[in-house]
Amino acid sequence: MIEVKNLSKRYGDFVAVDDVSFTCKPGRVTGFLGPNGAGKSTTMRIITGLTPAGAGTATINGVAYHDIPNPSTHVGVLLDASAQHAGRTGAEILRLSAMTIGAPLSRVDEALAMVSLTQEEASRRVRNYSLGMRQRLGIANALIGDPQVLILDEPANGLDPAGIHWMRTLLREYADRGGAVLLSSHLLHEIEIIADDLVVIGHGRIVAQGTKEELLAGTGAVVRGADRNHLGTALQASGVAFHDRQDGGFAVEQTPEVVGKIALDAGVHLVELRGGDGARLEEMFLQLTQQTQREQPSTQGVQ
Ligand SMILES: Nc1ncnc2c1ncn2[C@@H]1O[C@H](COP(=O)(O)OP(=O)(O)OP(=O)(O)O)[C@@H](O)[C@H]1O
Repeated sequence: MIEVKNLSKRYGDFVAVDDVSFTCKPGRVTGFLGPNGAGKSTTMRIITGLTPAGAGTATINGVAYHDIPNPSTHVGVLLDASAQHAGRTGAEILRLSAMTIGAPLSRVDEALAMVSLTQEEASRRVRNYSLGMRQRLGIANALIGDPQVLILDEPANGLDPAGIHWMRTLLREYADRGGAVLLSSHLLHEIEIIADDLVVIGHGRIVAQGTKEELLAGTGAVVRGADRNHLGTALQASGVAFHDRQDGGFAVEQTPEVVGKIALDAGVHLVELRGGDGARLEEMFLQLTQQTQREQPSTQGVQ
């Protein structure tokens, strides 16, 4: 389990991480989400002992990273998939890691199999790897010490949709075996697919955290009736706040239970009733992203 408590970090006058607290639990994949420059990498670097904290603490199973003996057997870390010796083969990199941490060399083939890199690919030099292959090698390297905790900075970067699906399966199985995973991303949809819990950061501060369901559901329900007008009249009569959706349904500021009861009482035939679609999280995330955007796309020269 990773525990971050009241973590802060300044660079001169600039506050990169501002009183950040969260936990990343065993059996769960925690997505650390925020736009570019939000403070994700800095937080991860503090957790892994690469950057000293200005204030606060970060521990892994109750111990600060630099106090963990042979840390790679407890925590697997991938912060930059390109930070590998380009002239070495993938297999060489994994063998060196295994030897350094005292893991059996049999772990090399196991780790390669876990990330679906073939022996032929592992025998190529890293300079000839695609970004997706580097990410897989980086994850294999993180897994080689058979750690209970994984910390991955933007691991889905460079992966195609099939690669993202593969990573989701890998991390899901890892968490189901009791592992704790912290992974960062600046893409809401990417992390939505993979994570169980979400920690959202903007300008160095946590702006939302909770389970994915809690955050994506927001409040409200989406409902569609066989007869649109009949449903609209029933909602109006009940006094709940709602608005039209483009698909012919309604977004209602009430729980699906309450909306279902309104429809039942009015004898409305429903064809769809579900929790809200996370529009609030998306809106909040877009706002954060816009605030941190340095350049707006220019339309100059476009006819
Ligand atoms: N060594 C440093 N010196 C000065 N400023 C720094 C340093 N490291 C990070 N920062 C600043 O701290 C802020 C947070 O950076 P960080 O890399 O943690 O963001 P991030 O959320 O990981 O972004 P990205 O998604 O782009 O990787 C940025 O404004 C960055 O410029």
